[in-house]
Parts: sequence; structure tokens; C-alpha cells
Amino acid sequence: MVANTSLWPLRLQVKCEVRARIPMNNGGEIFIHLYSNNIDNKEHLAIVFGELIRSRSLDAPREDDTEWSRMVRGAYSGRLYPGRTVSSSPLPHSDSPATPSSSNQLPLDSIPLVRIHSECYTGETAWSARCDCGEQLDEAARLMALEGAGVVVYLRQEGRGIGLAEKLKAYNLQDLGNDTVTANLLLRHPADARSYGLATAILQDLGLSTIRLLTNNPIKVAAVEGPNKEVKVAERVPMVPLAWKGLKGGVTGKELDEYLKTKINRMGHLLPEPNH
Ligand SMILES: Nc1nc2c(ncn2[C@@H]2O[C@H](COP(=O)(O)OP(=O)(O)OP(=O)(O)O)[C@@H](O)[C@H]2O)c(=O)[nH]1
Repeated sequence: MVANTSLWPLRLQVKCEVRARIPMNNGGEIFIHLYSNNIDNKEHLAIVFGELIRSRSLDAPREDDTEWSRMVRGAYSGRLYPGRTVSSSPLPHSDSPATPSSSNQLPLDSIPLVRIHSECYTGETAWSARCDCGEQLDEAARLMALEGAGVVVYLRQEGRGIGLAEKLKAYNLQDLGNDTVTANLLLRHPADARSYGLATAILQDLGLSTIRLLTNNPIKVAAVEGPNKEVKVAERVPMVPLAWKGLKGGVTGKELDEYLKTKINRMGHLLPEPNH
């Protein structure tokens, strides 16, 4: 079974292929969901905090399902432990902590935090100080861990959708004196080539019809809601760079300040500039 959303003119289908529990250093846990879809061949992800947000397409019975295949793809309730044989209603086991069953849901009055994050190899893996992507991913995760619930939808839209190779060319054009928008345009790309229909479909698959969205980007808010308000953004939560809040541990530098100022001045981002 797949989650269908009719985001005209596209008919998006997403299916959660596999899910796994990932313990973290701080004692918390996240669940990585890997999605397939009928729009591109990329592996988009949902990083889910807490056990109460579940994928409908993952849990739905599939042709040729067995107890074993359900456990291997992550469609089980409770915890896996050596020797477990059934995917649902785990029998009490001395080594397995008591956990909620798959029938549990988020309380109605809790609106989960969501971050729609676009892939950024340079910021997340190579610790680039040209952007705040790595910091934003960390900060979103920190806030969701504090609340015990939330989702980072991790879209494989590197370089605002132009891909890593083109983004690296854009960086060279930036060093030649162009801002991040002009650099894209000089390469004959749009300033922002991303779309968010898959994010909307993933949120629907996770049963999230109302969210609080971590972003400064007004286009992202409107786009993720979908043409028929398939998802409602009840609140936009700003992502202010740590350095702009006078806090330590964030990205700093001339390149970052120019990148953020261009987002404010040319892309309409809702981010108050620092007073310094
Ligand atoms: N083309 C291009 N892409 C960049 C540049 N710097 C970062 N990116 C990409 O921009 C994307 C980051 O976007 P997001 O973190 O979703 O940020 P946003 O849409 O600008 O808005 P926020 O939600 O407020 O963070 C990632 O795909 C990065 O790879 C750049 O200079 N040029």
C-alpha cells in the first residue's frame, strides 16, 4: 500500500520501504525511514523522533508479507530482540523494554515540529562555513529530541535542487564576486530549483496533518502545505543562526553572513538581521 496524494498536476506516491531504530550518543533514539516514490529515483528520508509517529505505508500489509519480512523492513511494534518471532504485540521478554504498541498515536493537542531539510554535502559532511545547513540540521534534531517527537524530512535536493557539481561551480562563481542567487542564474539554473510535493506526501504518510515548521523560507511554508492544504502549518518556527543569537558552537564568517543576507534580501527569507 502506498500513500497517494493528488497534488495536481502530479500524482505522488510514496512508500516507506524500510525503517530502523538508531540509538544516539545522548541516549535518545530516532527511527530512519527510507522512502521510494514515483517521481524520481532518489532515496528521500524521514528522520523520526519518538515512537508515536509511524508510517502508514510501512505498516500496511504487503503481498507475500511474513512475520520475518515485516520485522526486517521495520513494520513491527515494540522492540526487536534476539529470538523474536512475531512483528505485532510482542510477548513480554526480560530483555525488551516496555514500549508503546503501533496503535498508539500522538496526543491530539501535540503539534509536532517538522524540518524539511534539503541535502547539503558541503555543510553537513565537509563542515563548510559557506552555509548554515549542518547547523540547522543539528539544531532541528536538538529541538525534536527535547520535545520527544518530531520529523526531519530529508530531501535529496542537493544545492537547492541543482546537484552537487553545479553547486560547486556556483561556489567558484561566488568567489568571483557573485552572490548565491546570481551564481545559480549565471549557470542557467533557477535561483531555487526545489519542489516540496514529496515532503507533503511523506508527512501525510506519517499521519501528520498539522505541523510546526522550522524554517525562515516563506515559499517552503506555502509549498509544503500543498495546493489543497493537505498539511496545515499551524506555526512557523524561525531558524536563527546560533551566532546571530550570540551563542557559541554555530557557523560563523563572512561567507555565511553574505549567504544569509542574500537569502533575506533576494529570496525573501523571514530572518531579522543581527544588530552588530
Ligand atoms: N545552489 C546553491 N545551493 C546552496 C548554496 N548554499 C547552500 N545550498 C543548498 O541550499 C539548500 C539548503 O536549503 P534549506 O536548508 O532547506 O534552507 P532554505 O530553503 O534556504 O530555508 P530554511 O528552511 O530557512 O533553512 C541545500 O540543498 C544546500 O545544498 C549555494 O550557495 N548555492
